[in-house]
Amino acid sequence: MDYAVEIRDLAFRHRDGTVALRGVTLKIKKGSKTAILGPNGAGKSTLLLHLNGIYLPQQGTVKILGVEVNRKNEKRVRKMVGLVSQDPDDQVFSPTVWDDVAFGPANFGLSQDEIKNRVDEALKAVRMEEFAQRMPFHLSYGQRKRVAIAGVLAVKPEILVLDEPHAFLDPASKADLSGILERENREGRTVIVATHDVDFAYEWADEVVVIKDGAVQAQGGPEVLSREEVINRSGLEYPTIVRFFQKIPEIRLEKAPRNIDEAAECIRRFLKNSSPPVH
Ligand SMILES: Nc1ncnc2c1ncn2[C@@H]1O[C@H](COP(=O)(O)OP(=O)(O)OP(=O)(O)O)[C@@H](O)[C@H]1O
Repeated sequence: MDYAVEIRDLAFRHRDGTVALRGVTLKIKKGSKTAILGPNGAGKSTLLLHLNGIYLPQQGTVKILGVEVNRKNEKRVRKMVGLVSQDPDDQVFSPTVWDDVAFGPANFGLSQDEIKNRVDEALKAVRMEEFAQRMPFHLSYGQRKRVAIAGVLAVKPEILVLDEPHAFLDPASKADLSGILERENREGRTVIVATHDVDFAYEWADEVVVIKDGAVQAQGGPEVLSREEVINRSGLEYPTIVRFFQKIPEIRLEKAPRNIDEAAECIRRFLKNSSPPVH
């Protein structure tokens, strides 16, 4: 099995003494769609900042596609892992949107033509092409968030890591983002998303990691989010579809539906089997 990320016994204390991670051991499969969930302050952002070497391990190890994250490998790791921070203002700082998205590709020494292609493509993906010459400072928060996502897409990293990408996006932009993540994954990229959106995680992810108090509470397929002990222990809530079917136990599910189309199909089958025969 090839792993995009291998973390062993990772512990991290912030400068003010706050312990954010305590002995995290975790493997994320190459090519997977992984959702990381957990309550506020669980350690999700601190963990993600270790994946591209913004934080270096104080204890334990982090490996990206077999390469250990340390000072010596920093540049290599940054090229492999594109991180979209929770706050776009950590990332968006150039005089124009276009320059901002071009920053990553230019930094990796691509030709002017290639940079232009990548920037145009990435701005189109997040529907910000009309804003190319605007100052990021004058954009709305959600628009800056889309620019930050474009900046990482333009680098075409092997692993995409997004911290709370849905926050502050309008419904259309959320749908666009789901499409982008799907496409990036289809093109072979590992996609890792930290989110509070259990419905998104349940429907989208093929791997779910639940963390709380700086430690991994559970990892597995999305069905992890329908397990009572995981939900109770981690302070999460069940996905809406799970809650819905919990209320109608008479519908016996062979396979848990992951989205509304599958849910509708379960109900249709149930109605068909339970309706009286027509004479
Ligand atoms: N720069 C920092 N300095 C000090 N403490 C920090 C810093 N960043 C985070 N922390 C603390 O580390 C712990 C983990 O925070 P982190 O931001 O990683 O959690 P999170 O799971 O991403 O939370 P949220 O869902 O609220 O974004 C929290 O107790 C937080 O207060």
